[in-house]
Amino acid sequence: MSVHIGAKPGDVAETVLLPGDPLRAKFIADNFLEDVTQYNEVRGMLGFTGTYKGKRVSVQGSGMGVPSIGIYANELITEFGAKQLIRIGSCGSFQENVKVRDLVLAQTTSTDSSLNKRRFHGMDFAPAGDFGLLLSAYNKAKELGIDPHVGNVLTSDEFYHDDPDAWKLWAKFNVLAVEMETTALYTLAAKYGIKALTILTVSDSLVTGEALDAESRQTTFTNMMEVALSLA
Ligand SMILES: O=P(O)(O)O[C@H]1O[C@H](CO)[C@@H](O)[C@H]1O
Ligand SMILES: O=c1cc[nH]c(=O)[nH]1
Repeated sequence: MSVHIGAKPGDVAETVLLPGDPLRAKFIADNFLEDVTQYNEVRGMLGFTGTYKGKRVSVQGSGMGVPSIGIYANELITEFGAKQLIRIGSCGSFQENVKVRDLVLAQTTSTDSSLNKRRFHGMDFAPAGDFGLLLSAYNKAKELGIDPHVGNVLTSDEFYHDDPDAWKLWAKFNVLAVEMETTALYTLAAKYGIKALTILTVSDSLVTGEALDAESRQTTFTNMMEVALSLA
């Protein structure tokens, strides 16, 4: 058991899906996995391992924001031998053509988080998703009849900004959407030499003001779940 994950060695699969919401993890375990065991409930951050089409896969809530996913990614990699971390999250669209419920594959990230500025002594690191996972996710989405958006997403430290127009600068530079974890995930994947990809479903549009309710964010992003599970 690590500090935040109450599992034994071998309880966690090499491929781990990481939704921010632990109840989205439970939804996936209940609806997509077979032979499921729950290996974690420390801090209510539920973690499950089961099989999907015969392949072993885990689903672990990551919590919200860079510090939280940093804790789970570090422990999954260094204490439980995770080799592929696939974040499955919600996001807010910055672009008119990126609509609510669309799929976004995060090729790379921008950020307003200061963590990497500190880590790289004021210099810029460019966090990128694994190309093989990105290509497989893209092809799987196409097979399901989905046309995913692929590009740059913003990892932000803030959900509620003081300046309601702050997002427009990123939008002007073709950043597709905002979420709160991927910069940390891709940076840790690079540090430890493992593979990572973030797949997002648009839950909000900063362009139109649309927003899905909490229940929809928890249980209805099944296309994203299916694409992510196909990567196991
Ligand atoms: O739906 P999840 O995976 O939590 O992702 C997004 O939703 C949360 C904010 O509501 C942040 O964690 C953000 O990144
Ligand atoms: O607007 C949004 C929606 C989901 N996640 C975010 O971080 N922002």
